[in-house]
Amino acid sequence: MTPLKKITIATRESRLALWQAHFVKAALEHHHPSLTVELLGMTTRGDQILDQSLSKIGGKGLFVKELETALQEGRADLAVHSLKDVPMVLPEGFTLACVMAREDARDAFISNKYSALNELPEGAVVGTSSLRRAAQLRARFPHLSIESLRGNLDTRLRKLDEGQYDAILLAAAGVKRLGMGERIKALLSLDDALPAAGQGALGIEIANGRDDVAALLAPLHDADTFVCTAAERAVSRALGGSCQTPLAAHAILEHQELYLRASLALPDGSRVLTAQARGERSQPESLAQGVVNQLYMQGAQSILDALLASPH
Ligand SMILES: NCc1[nH]cc(CCC(=O)O)c1CC(=O)O
Repeated sequence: MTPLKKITIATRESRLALWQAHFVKAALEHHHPSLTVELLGMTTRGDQILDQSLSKIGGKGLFVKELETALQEGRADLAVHSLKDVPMVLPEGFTLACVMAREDARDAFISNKYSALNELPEGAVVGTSSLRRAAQLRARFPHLSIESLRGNLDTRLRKLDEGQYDAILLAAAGVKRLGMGERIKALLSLDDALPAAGQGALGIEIANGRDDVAALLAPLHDADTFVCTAAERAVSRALGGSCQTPLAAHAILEHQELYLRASLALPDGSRVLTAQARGERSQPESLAQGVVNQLYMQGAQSILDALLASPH
């Protein structure tokens, strides 16, 4: 295998995606000083369609398909994604070759008027893009009015600043990466908002068989983040998780033991199931299966059936 001299990163063109691609470029150049790394910016269907909720227009795959085509056609060697946006089952021919160390996995509370969720008065309007955040919030803070909020990070913050919302919720990781961490008024506790599977981590996808690229990515891989997100993604996979499923899964390592929590809810917050378990770090999948079994024992199937019956 001749070592590569130049590689190309496929990336979406939102400010966050470009930041993440440049971050990977810098890490690759740091570990491989003689390597040339180029970026190939692409617009995906998910970036183009902004007036409909993501869950309606087809979900996570929308943000990655164009990048995968570039990998397949050899126009790029790797694609950088927010792991949260990567489908639980990759299409045939692609592999998640590397998961980088996770940023803060929590959701952030952002407001120009209030400093925490529990300060919001009756009827306050909270914007969020995710069914998961909406469901958990409706269950815990029924007096708030949870409304949909889409667009990239800058658009969402602009909508807040224009006064359309009293507060918005965003993944802390994205806000911090874009250097806007000072806009975060509070981080939501894991009890108020358990994060989505993979939230805060970057995943790097390659085409199968590109062992030359995988070898270059090895020093960027973080084994701890990988086992945690493997457990989270296994929960989501087992429950058929997509962005149409208000599903949260979050794992941490405590003394080299995995601690996994998950929650599945109805979008209106009228039912929220939660489960948790601890287990060996070498067995993220079986730990996830145990948590999924607990959710099924609490009636997960009826929630999944209800979600299928009423597309939102
Ligand atoms: N769904 C969009 C998305 N994908 C990744 C992030 C943030 C960064 C991350 O979680 O790694 C966001 C924005 C958000 O949810 O607020």
